[in-house]
Amino acid sequence: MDGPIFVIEASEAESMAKQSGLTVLQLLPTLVKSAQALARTPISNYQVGAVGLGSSGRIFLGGNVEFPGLPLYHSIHAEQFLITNLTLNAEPSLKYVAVSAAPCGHCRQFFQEIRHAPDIHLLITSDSNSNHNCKNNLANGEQFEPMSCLLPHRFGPDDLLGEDVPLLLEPHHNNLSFLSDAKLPNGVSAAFEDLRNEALEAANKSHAPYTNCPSGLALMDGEGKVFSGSYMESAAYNPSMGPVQAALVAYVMGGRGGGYDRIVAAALVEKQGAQARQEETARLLLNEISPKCEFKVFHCVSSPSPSSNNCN
Ligand SMILES: O=c1ccn([C@H]2C[C@H](O)[C@@H](CO)O2)c(=O)[nH]1
Ligand SMILES: [Zn+2]
Repeated sequence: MDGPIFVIEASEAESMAKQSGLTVLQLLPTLVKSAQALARTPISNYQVGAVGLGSSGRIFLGGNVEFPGLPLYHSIHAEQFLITNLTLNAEPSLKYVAVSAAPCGHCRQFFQEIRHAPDIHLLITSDSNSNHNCKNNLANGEQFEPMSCLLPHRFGPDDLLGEDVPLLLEPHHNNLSFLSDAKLPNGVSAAFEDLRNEALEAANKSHAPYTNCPSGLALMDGEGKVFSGSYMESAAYNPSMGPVQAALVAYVMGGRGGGYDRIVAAALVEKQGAQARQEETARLLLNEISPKCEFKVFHCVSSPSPSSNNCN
């Protein structure tokens, strides 16, 4: 296989564990260094690696990503990278996480968007000497602790949403379409047709239950390869993950280590006049990392349906 590995199939995880005389759970902390090696940290040179085990048995890896020349809030934390990796691969749930350093407050909060987040178990590999009260001694000897210990008395989706609203990792169908379904606006090249459709698809999977302003972004590299990502909101608003960041996770995972200057075009789809609008912050980030990238914004509307809400 070429390029770094971000997803390990369940059968592969089983055989890797067997070969090392470990359980799949014990394998997770042994992969943290590989996850750290995926980080792109030109500012801090501090590499964080996060490794997650989903209910499918697949293992997912993520590292932190930093963007010089921009405000720090554009950064992607390793844990957010990991969660984005899960969403891009349609993993239904996250059970265990091994991470190189203690997850920051924002990451603990971002994990809350996953149903049953308090039951996700974490192991901090730099933490072997610490003595937490609520570590569970698992049968296999590894020590994972539940998220409810890392973030007691949480603020989360339950505070704002009904139980029937889909959470992160659950299927989302936002019912968005373009205003005039047919043609691209005048002056927009045909290459953007595919790109805006990919961005619409990503917007339809976006997790934006707090503003009802979903969005999606698709990037294209010089070879015509497309990478898309969906905006993901947090109940606490600030640790939300922008659509460019999500698409950049897809690019880092599929782009074989390529620089961002290989990104030649980007399409953002969001609602016109949205209360949570991505256009300007997306432009800022793209302009800095790939100044020649052609960036276009396409507006969409919620198709009228009894359940659709209006944020226009
Ligand atoms: O929970 C955390 C805390 C920090 N970092 C990253 C962000 C930044 O790139 C670097 C220094 O804070 O470590 C993470 O990935 N996860
Ligand atoms: Zn963090």
